[in-house]
Amino acid sequence: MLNEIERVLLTEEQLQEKILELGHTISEDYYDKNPLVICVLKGAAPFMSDLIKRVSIHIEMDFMAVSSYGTSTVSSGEVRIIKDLDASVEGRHVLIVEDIIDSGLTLNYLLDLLRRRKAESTKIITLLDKPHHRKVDLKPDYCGFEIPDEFVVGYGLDYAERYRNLPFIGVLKPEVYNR
Ligand SMILES: O=P(O)(O)OC[C@H]1O[C@H](OP(=O)(O)OP(=O)(O)O)[C@H](O)[C@@H]1O
Ligand code: HPA
Ligand SMILES: [Mg+2]
Repeated sequence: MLNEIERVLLTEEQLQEKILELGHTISEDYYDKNPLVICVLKGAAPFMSDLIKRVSIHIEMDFMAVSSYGTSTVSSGEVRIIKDLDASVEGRHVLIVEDIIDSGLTLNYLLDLLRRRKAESTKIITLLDKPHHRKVDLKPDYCGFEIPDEFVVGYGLDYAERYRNLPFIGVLKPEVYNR
C-alpha cells in the first residue's frame, strides 16, 4: 500500500498536533453546552475518534452516513443518506465533524437537514478544506488545514474505499487511477 503513495501532504505528527489544538478550542467554545457531535461516516471516523479524546467537556456522539462520491473522485452532486442519526437534534447544539469539504454539497445538504430538524445551533469542524471546487457558498467554523486542489487519501479519506487506514494524508501515484 505505501508504495502506491506519491507524496505525503500532512504527516501523522502534523495531524495530531492540529487535532490537539482544535480539541482545546472546541472545549472552550462549547463549555456548558453539552454539544451533540456528529460524525459523517465513513471518512470522518478517524478524525472524530482522535478529536473527541482531546475535548475535555461533556459531549454526546452520533453518527450519520452519507455518500456522494461512490467509487469516483468527482462528486455526483446527489447526496444519499445511508445511515440516519439515532437521536433527535431538536434544541441541541450540533457540531458536525467532517474529514474534508470539497464541493460543499454534502455539508450543505446536512446543514439544511439539521436546521429543518430544529437544531439550536449548527457548526462545522473539518480536518481539511479544499475550497477550489465549491459549488455552494459554505465555510467551516473550524478547520485543520486548507489544502491544494488535489485528490487526497488517508486518515479516513478513500479512493474506491481504500487507503482510509493510512495514518497520514497523501497523494496517490497517477498509475493507481489507471488500474
Ligand atoms: O464537499 P463534498 O464535495 O460533498 O465532498 C466531501 C465529502 O465527500 C467525502 O465523502 P464520501 O461521499 O466519499 O463518503 P465517505 O466518507 O464514505 O468516503 C468526504 O468524506 C466528505 O463527506
Ligand atoms: O480529495 C478527496 N479525497 C477523498 N475523498 C474526497 N471527497 C472529496 N474530496 C476528496
Ligand atoms: Mg469517499
